[in-house]
Amino acid sequence: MSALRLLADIGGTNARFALQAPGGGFADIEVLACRDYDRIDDAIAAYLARAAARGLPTDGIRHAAIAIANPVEGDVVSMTNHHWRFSIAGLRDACAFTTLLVVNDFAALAQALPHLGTGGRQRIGGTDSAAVEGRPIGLIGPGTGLGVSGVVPAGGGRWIALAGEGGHASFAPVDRDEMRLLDALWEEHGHVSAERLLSGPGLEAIHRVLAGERLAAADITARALDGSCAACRATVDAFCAILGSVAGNVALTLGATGGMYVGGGIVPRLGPLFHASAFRARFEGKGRLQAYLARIPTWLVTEPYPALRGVAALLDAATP
Ligand SMILES: Nc1ncnc2c1ncn2[C@@H]1O[C@H](COP(=O)(O)OP(=O)(O)OP(=O)(O)O)[C@@H](O)[C@H]1O
Repeated sequence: MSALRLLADIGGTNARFALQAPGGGFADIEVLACRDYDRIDDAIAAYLARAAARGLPTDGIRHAAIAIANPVEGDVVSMTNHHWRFSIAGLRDACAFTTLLVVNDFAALAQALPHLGTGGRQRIGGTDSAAVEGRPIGLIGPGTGLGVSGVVPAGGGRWIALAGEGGHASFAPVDRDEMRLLDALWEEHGHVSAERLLSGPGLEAIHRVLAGERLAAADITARALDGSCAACRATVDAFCAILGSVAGNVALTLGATGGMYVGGGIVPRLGPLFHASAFRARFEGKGRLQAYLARIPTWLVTEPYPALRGVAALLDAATP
């Protein structure tokens, strides 16, 4: 029987795995590409086999927790941005776990936020001291999709994470260029959610509309960063500005005076372009509520595996 616990954070592109001794640090973090596996069971088995080959005692793991990028309601989990679909009870039995916790990835990430020290985040605007203790904290994160969540205080130092699907709320343009974006995406999708712009595919869609060119998200960012493509820079600037507006909407909706975090895999890859962007100005740019938002600090999550920390905390609470 292994004392280790299996933790996973599964997005539409990457599946991050770790093993953890109860109350201890993470061992053997590994990132697998979801597309390399037909089923989630296969990815888990591959990770555990590799960990065992590295000498970790993976036989008889009893407790596991998975954060995953889709709504988790009931027993059947069907990923929005990838084809994996599974029954939680079926997976638990197939892997012979006693406990298998499956939660929304952004709810798991949100759970980690109140515990992120200054080493796990970088401030983008406002002041740290303006964050009001014991008030809701918001979260937005573009990756394969757009995660939106937050935590609300539950008393006694406990926090309740929100498992919403705010990335699918409708996109609202704020100027004529963004009207053009909306117009073009309407043609493609009918309903245009914020995620249609604030995600890897969203970055590519913005570039397609603004520059009339099909380019992969990573190439757009690389060319914007090295200064070789003005249109790529304009795409990244538009992306960051829209992210600021949508983050401001989330902060207003939650009353997130405890602060607002930006997570997900894309923004850390934008480096100095994000810091130089209109993100913060657009976060605050809400007319009569400008002064309210100006007081709310915005932070970029820099801790490398925050959702694993959150899911470990949830597993602590769920297991004896
Ligand atoms: N350098 C880059 N610049 C911008 N976008 C990038 C870059 N590299 C990868 N991406 C995009 O980032 C997305 C993957 O994001 P992330 O690393 O957060 O994965 P994920 O956790 O699987 O996503 P999610 O949890 O949202 O489903 C892909 O859409 C990819 O196109």
